[in-house]
Amino acid sequence: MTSIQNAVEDEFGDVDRLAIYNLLPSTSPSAVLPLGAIVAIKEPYYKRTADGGLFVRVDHPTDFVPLKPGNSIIPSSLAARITKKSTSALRLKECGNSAFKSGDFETAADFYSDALEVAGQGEDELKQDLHRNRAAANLRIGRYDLAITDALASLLPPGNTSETTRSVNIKALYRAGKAAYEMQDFNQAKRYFDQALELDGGHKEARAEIARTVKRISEQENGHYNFVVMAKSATMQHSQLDHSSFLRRTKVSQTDNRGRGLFSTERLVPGDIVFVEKAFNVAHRDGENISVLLNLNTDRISLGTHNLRLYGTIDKIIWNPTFAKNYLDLFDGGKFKREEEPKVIDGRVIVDTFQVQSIAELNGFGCPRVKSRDESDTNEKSLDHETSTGIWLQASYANHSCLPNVTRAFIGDMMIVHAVRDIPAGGEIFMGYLSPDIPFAERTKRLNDHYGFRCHCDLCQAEAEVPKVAVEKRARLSKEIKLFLSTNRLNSNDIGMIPGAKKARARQLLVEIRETYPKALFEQLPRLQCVEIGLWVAQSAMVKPQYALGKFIDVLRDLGYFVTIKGRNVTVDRRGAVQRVHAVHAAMYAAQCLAAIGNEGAALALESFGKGVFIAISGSEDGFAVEFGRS
Ligand SMILES: C[S@@+](CC[C@H](N)C(=O)[O-])C[C@H]1O[C@@H](n2cnc3c(N)ncnc32)[C@H](O)[C@@H]1O
Repeated sequence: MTSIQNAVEDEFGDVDRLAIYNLLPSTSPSAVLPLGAIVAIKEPYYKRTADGGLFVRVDHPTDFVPLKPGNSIIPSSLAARITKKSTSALRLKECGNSAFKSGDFETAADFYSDALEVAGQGEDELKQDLHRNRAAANLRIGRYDLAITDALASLLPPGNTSETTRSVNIKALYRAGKAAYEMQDFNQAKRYFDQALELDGGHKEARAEIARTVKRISEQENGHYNFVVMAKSATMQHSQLDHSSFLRRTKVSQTDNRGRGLFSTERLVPGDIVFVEKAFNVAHRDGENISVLLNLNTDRISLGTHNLRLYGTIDKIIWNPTFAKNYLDLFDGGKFKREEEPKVIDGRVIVDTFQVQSIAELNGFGCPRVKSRDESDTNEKSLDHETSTGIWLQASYANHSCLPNVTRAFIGDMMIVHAVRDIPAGGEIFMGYLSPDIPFAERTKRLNDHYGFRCHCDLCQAEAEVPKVAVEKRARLSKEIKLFLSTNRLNSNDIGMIPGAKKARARQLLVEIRETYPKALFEQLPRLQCVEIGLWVAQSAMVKPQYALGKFIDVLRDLGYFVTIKGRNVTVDRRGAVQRVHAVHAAMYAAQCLAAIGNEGAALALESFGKGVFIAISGSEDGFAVEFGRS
C-alpha cells in the first residue's frame, strides 16, 4: 500500500499524481523522482482513490524509466525545458567519487554511468577508471552481475607491467571476486582472487578472501559444516550467515503429474543431510509494523513480511540477470509468459511484479527469526504472517506430501534438510507445505486454495476414508483434550500426586481419540491428535517405569515410529514418521524408564534416536544436552 508519489506534467501541460509501487522502503523518493526529471511510463493506467480522485499507478518498477537529456523519445516541448549541462566525463567522475565517499553508492553509480556516456575516444584510461569505480559502487548496492562486468571492463592489458597497472588490476580482480562470492559462485570467485594474488603475492586481503572462499567450496562439495558453531553464531543482528549451499545430493527433474520435483541423486538413510541451502532472500518483521500486501492479480491480501520479501526480491532481480534467471524459473502458477532468458534493457531486468509475487506466494517458506530451536512452529510454508518468510531456490522444487520424507530446520538464513525415511537413489523428495496436524478437510482446502493441487499422500488417502462420525468425534475430542491439557499442566516434581480420577480421564480421552483412527486405515500411519494426550498419560505414569515405557512407545507409534525393544536392541521403523519435538520427549522419557529398569543398552539406543530427531528439527545438536540431557 505504500508508494513513492509526486506530481507529474505531460507535454500538453496536464498535471496528474503519479504513484510508484513495490520499491524497497529504504528507497529515497528524491532519488526515484527528483524535481524536474523527465520520465517515461510504460502502459500507464489510472487508479481511483477512495475519495474519488485519480492517480497514475505504476506496479512494475521497471515500467518507470528516467530519461537522460538528449533521449530521442523526450517530446520537444519538454526537451526545451531541460538546461543541458555540459559536463565533462572527468567532472562527472569527481561527482561520482564524492557521492561514493558520502555513502550514496546509487548516485555514485549513476554519475559514473553518465561519465561513461560522455567520455570520448582517447579517454580509455578514464573509462577504465570509471568502470573500476562503478564496480565498487555496484558491489555496495548488490548489483553483482554489473560489478563483475565493470570490474572486467576496467582491466588494463596484462602486458603493461607498471606498478599502477598492477595495483588497479588487483583492485578490479578483487572486486570481481567479491561480487562472484556474493553470487555464491565460489569457484569463479577463487579464480579472480587467485589472479589478484598472482599480481601481488603479499596482498593480504586477497589471501584472506581465498581462505574464506576455499571453506565455502569445501562446504559446497562435501557438505562439511559445523552446525553447532553456526547455531551459536546466529543472532537477531546476524542471521545472514557466511556459508554456502550443499546441493549435490539432489537434482530437479520432471515428475509424472506434479510438474517438476526434487530428486535424490544417491541413497539416503534417516538422519542423512539431504541438502543445505542458503536463502535467496529472507524478510523479517520490521519491529511492531505489520504490512498489508494487496495482490491485485490474485485478489488476495497478505499480512506480515511478504511485502518486504517482494520488494527485496524485485530489487535483487532487477539488477542481477543471473538471480533473475534462477528466480523466474520457479513455479509461478502458470498464468505468466515465461522467457528463456530475462529481458535486460538499460542494464535492468524487466520484471512483472505480479509474476514475482506469484512465485513468492507459491514457493516461500515460513522460517524463524534466528533459528528453529527458538521457535517450534515453523512447519508451515508461508502462510503465517507472524513469522519471517524467505525463498530457498532448490527447496522450491520439492513437491508437497503431508508425510514428507525429509524435514527442514533453519539456522540463520540456512535451511538444513535431513532425511526422515530411507530415500532410494532417484527417489522424489517431498517437503511439507502444511502441517499434517491441521485437520484433513482444512488442509485439503488450504492446499487447493493456496497451491492449487490436491494431495494424494498415504495420509490423505486414509483420511478421506474416515467415516464422517469419526471425523466429527475427533474434532470434538481434540477440543476436549486441549482444554484438559491446558487445565492440567504436568509438573515433573509432583507426578506422584496426580489424582487417580484425572489419570483415568486422560486415559479415556486417549482411548477414545485413538478409536477415531480406524485400524485398517491407519495401521502404518501416524495418529497425530493422540500425541499430546498420550505424552500426558505416559508422563503421569512415570512412577511405574515399566508401565510408562509402554505408553511412551505408544506415543512414538502415534507419531509414526514403530519401535521394537528386544533386550538391549532397539529398532525403529519410520514408515509413517512425522518429525516433532514430541518424539524427542517420548524417546528421552522412554530412555529414563529403561535406565530405571536396568536396561541401559536400550536406554542409550533410544537417547541416540531422540537426539537424531532433535538434530533434524533444530538443525544442530546445540542445546540438546541442556534441554534433554540425563542428569
Ligand atoms: C513450490 S512448487 C513445487 C515445484 C513445482 N512442481 C514445479 O514444477 O516447479 C509448488 C507447486 O507444485 C505443485 N505441487 C506440489 N506438490 C504437489 C502434489 N503433492 N501434488 C500435485 N502437485 C503438487 C503445485 O502446483 C504447487 O503449487
